[in-house]
Amino acid sequence: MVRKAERPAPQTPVVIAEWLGGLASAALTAELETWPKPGLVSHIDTGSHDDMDHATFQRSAAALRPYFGRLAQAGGEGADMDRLRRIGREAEAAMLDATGGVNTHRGAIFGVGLLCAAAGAAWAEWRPVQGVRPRLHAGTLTDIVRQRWGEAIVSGPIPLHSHGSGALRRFGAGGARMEAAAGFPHARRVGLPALRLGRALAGGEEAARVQAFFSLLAVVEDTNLLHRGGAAGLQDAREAARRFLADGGIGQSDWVVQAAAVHRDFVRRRLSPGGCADLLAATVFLDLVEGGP
Ligand SMILES: CC(C)(COP(=O)(O)OP(=O)(O)OC[C@H]1O[C@@H](n2cnc3c(N)ncnc32)[C@H](O)[C@@H]1O)[C@@H](O)C(=O)NCCC(=O)NCCS
Ligand SMILES: Nc1ncnc2c1ncn2[C@@H]1O[C@H](COP(=O)(O)OP(=O)(O)OP(=O)(O)O)[C@@H](O)[C@H]1O
Repeated sequence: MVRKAERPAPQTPVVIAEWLGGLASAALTAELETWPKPGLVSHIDTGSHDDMDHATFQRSAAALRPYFGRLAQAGGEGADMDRLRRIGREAEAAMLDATGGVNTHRGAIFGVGLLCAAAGAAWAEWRPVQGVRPRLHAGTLTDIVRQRWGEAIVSGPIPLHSHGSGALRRFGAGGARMEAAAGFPHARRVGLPALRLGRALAGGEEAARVQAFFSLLAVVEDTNLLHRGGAAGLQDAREAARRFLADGGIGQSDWVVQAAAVHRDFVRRRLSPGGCADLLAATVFLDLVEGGP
């Protein structure tokens, strides 16, 4: 078997962009195929949602792949935030086309899309040494997003009527924009270490993603939770995640039972931490880019 790190270097910007687009789409699929993820859609059930299921998300992830590739290529060409936004909006239109008008991946297009652009930018600056591609590091990508596009993200247009802008007005929550502008601190410093701890604790990839998901849920100010459950919904969700982690997370012999109980409670209350889902996808993308399994 050929290990990822030993694969021959993809050389042209188009091949690199296609490779990164594939990783981004795979990260969305890995996020989807993680259960229990409280309140969210997965291959097992539709959580707190009536208008989308596993197939809707699969169609969306497949349709987005070329747009992630285009974002990577644009990043490699030194694109500014206006150019990335235009591609991001085209991607949103393709998502709505693929899902019959359902918003499956709006936040993920934004977060994972910016990380793709950063990966393209990092790659464009590095030259292969003796035909071997250099490794991309998570911290390099998150720093590029913050340094190159952070200011434009903060000062850029804010939709008047989105759930996120409502959460900003009512609760002062920065949501997806602040997470990106700050260089994805939660994906990098919470999600990624938790994913790797999860691998050490249980070994299985899906279980490791559950550990990463609950670790994100315990700390992220998720504007989807604020939108559906208000401040109490956000606080209760964080507390449930903290209890699961304090009890040992996926290190517990009955962790699936415990995590499924939290999932059922979220579904009963119609809570849905979509921002944490997006940050799990961003975490998986960073891990894949670094050459994880
Ligand atoms: C910034 C975006 C996400 C819109 O944000 P807004 O909060 O106003 O809208 P909305 O509520 O519809 O979506 C927010 C989504 O972010 C995710 N989210 C919520 N909280 C968080 C958080 N703390 N951290 C990360 N993501 C979060 C959720 O999935 C949520 O659905 C984005 O859709 C946008 O502006 N797109 C325009 C195109 C663009 O700029 N693209 C950039 C290049 S890809
Ligand atoms: N696996 C997932 N399951 C459910 N939502 C996800 C998942 N992954 C990401 N999300 C995010 O959650 C968002 C959906 O959240 P939410 O249901 O609050 O928004 P909505 O459907 O636009 O509005 P409403 O709350 O009125 O139904 C999606 O846009 C997506 O970004």
